Amino acid sequence: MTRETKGLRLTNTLTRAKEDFFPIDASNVRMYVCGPTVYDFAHIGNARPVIVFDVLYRLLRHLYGADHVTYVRNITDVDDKINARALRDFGDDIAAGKLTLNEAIRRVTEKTADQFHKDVKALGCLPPTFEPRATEFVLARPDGKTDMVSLIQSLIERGHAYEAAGEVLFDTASMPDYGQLSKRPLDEQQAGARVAVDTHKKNPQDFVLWKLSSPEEPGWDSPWGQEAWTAAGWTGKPKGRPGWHIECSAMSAAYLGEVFDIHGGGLDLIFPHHENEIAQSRCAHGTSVMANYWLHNGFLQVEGQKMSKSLGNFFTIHELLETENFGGREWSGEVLRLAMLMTHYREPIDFAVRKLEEAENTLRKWKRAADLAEGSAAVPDEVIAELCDDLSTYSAFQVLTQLAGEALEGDKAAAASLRGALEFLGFDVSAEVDKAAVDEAIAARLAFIRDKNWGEADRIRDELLARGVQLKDGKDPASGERITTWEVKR
Ligand SMILES: Nc1ncnc2c1ncn2[C@@H]1O[C@H](COP(=O)(O)OP(=O)(O)OP(=O)(O)O)[C@@H](O)[C@H]1O
Ligand SMILES: [Zn+2]
Repeated sequence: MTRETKGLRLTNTLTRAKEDFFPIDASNVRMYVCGPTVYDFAHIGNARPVIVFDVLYRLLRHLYGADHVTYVRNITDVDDKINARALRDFGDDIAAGKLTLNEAIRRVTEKTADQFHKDVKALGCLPPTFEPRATEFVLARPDGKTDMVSLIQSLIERGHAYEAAGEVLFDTASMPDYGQLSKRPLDEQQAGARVAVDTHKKNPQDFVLWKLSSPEEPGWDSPWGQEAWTAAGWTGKPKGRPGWHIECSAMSAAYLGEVFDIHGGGLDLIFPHHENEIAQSRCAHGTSVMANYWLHNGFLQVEGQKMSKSLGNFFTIHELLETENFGGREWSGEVLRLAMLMTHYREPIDFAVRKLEEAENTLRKWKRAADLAEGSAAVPDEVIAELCDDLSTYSAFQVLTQLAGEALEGDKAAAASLRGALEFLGFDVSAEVDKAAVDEAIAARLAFIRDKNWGEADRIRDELLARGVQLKDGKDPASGERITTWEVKR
């Protein structure tokens, strides 16, 4: 086997070291990133892994060729939090027999997934190659792709899982190097097992692969738990649903094979989620690794604390882009993207309005400089070199700032390189519209119209048109007041 490096170095959580990246197969570099649980709008903390791994995806495509990288990011659409949300939002309809719980769940997950797609598009992220949904990988599939029930079956057959009280549990004692990723000593794992020490577990750190559903809960035909089902007084065949971790083991194997290159997610996923994914995948397939490189992004924090749904200290991506809830104004997706990437992905970010303002000013300057280009050049090697050093986005941005300086002094080649770099990094160089400035101009124009100063009003309209912004005048149907909307025309 030839081990060819393209200069990419990544910090690997498995070894806690920065390592040269060698793909298993340079003609198909494979990466899996844990995606959102779709019961609520994504907050800007959730946006961080999406943006960070989008940069890595773009870099891998640059190094190995766009057709030689497979990026899988799943959607978790089976979870008890989703069930709870469906009951909260559609409880009356379910009680009235208008919707089944499963239909209500589908409404919740589809609406949330649609919003997530809109959000990440606004953040300048490329869609992953595959975006599988967990519910489609529970039972054996006609196309033979790996599914959760078959994986659990293999784990039982290989002596790594056992059935108890209607559940199937992973037997952590059956894996001598369980805990290899998080490197938590065993006694700490036990103390950290927040779940009340369930008597049916052989060891407190054993985790659920499959659990019984009640007849009302969402569930699939279950190969396990008949006894517990009948004991609960329910008739017929048992129904069950997967635990959280098994879905990623199934979907990664389905698209990337038993061993693949990169697995990513936020720091909070190291334990227990990724540890347990590794245990399941390695023990089911009999392999010594699941993925060779494990990458974890640091937290986006508010006043020193992780932004999280449970703490309630969060702003959704949607809120930031479409409302004035954060800092009293709307922000563009690419300003958020840049603000996020100004900090190295492994470091914490303390999120504040000031960060967004700084990003906005920088982006404005870069774009003004890039506008001087007569075309677009390839992304400069210096930018790639910085990104190859464990995704040093901040250093890459210093190269962009230097190019911008040169471009503003009349260097056309620098302007073209800058434009190429911005395009590569996912910033939209073609449509620079400062929303706040447009709104201000429209308000000024309406004031001129009220004063019947048609000349000034037309001047503003033409000026905006020259910047690619076309105004449309109309009347508000309710109040009859004059309103102006706008769109970008190029
Ligand atoms: N504050 C944060 N900063 C960076 N990444 C985060 C942050 N919060 C969540 N993530 C990452 O976002 C992804 C999706 O997270 P997930 O759907 O598990 O919900 P969550 O937002 O972490 O839940 P909660 O906020 O209640 O802790 C994961 O990769 C996770 O590591
Ligand atoms: Zn996962």
